[in-house]
Amino acid sequence: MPSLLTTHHHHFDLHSADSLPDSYAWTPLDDHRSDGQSHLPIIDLDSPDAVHSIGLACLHWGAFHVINHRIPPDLLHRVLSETTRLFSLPTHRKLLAARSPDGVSGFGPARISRFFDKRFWSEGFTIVGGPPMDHARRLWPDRADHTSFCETMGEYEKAMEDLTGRLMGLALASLGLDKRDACEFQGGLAVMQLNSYPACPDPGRAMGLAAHTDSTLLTVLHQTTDSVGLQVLHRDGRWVGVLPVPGALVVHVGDLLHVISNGRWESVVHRAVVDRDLHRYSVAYLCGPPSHVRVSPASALVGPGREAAAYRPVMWGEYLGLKARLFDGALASISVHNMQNKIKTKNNNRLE
Ligand SMILES: O=C(O)CCC(=O)C(=O)O
Ligand SMILES: [Fe+2]
Repeated sequence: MPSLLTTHHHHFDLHSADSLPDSYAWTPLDDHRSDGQSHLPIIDLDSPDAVHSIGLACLHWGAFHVINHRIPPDLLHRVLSETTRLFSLPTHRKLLAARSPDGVSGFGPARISRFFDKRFWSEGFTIVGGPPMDHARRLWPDRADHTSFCETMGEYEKAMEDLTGRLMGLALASLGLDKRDACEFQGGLAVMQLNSYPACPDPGRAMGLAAHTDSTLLTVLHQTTDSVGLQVLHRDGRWVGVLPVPGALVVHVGDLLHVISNGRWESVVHRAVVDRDLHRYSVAYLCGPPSHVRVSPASALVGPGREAAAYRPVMWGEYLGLKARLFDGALASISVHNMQNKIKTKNNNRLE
């Protein structure tokens, strides 16, 4: 179990390290190697087969690349250059926008790091509910510098809202739902996670971001494409390094889409590894439902004469709370099967 002592990391400057401190050295070492590199399925959003191919990609991989997504190349470029500009600030300046101990937005280690004894070779900056004006002003007192960051992130967020709406429509259609059902999930709180993985003197023993699933419906990942950093766990148990496709975006099935699919699609387990020479950046747009929406297995899939619902309904806020407490046990905690077994055990105990 992780020790609570690791919750409050004091800051160590990854950029100046010439060897790996013990607190960053992960074991077992060879678990790091991926069993190969591969392209994820590439979905052309303009193709008439998009619904069908998204369904197959979700079933077999839980992740895919999208092309013809209509996000302007210039915007994609600016998002990564603003991200680079942010993480290139000196540490003392970044700490002016540090995440507060129980807060979400701001600069700090990945939130899942508290579940692990070893530290991650990465830095993160989380943006919640619109451009982070206050933080940006502290990072860049100069007006032109903070407005260009906020405007770019705001523009990207809008573009992502639109893209994830279209992706949800296609994904739900491939589950046999009406595309209009996707509307219910639109307009949720936007969360963007900017990640920086500096070059690392001992990449074979370091971990950029440990294995996890996203607590989202879908996640759209935009990344620098000169190194392979993202790895996904294939259903056959192999870790696969995802070869970047220039111009494409990576889409992950999150835990909530797993619930909607009644467990048909797994939320993809993924992690990020680091490189000896290349500094990698990624921007994850975490797409969740509006806070009042109860997420449950799709009515087209479950009910009398069809499958039994595998999960109870859950709202995003509640699920995030479960994830924060139980981490990779969160999905199991809303599984109907597990709940029924618990009730049975309770009743049996009572009879004894
Ligand atoms: O940087 C990556 O490749 C993965 C990032 C990620 O998984 C996340 O932010 O949830
Ligand atoms: Fe993730």
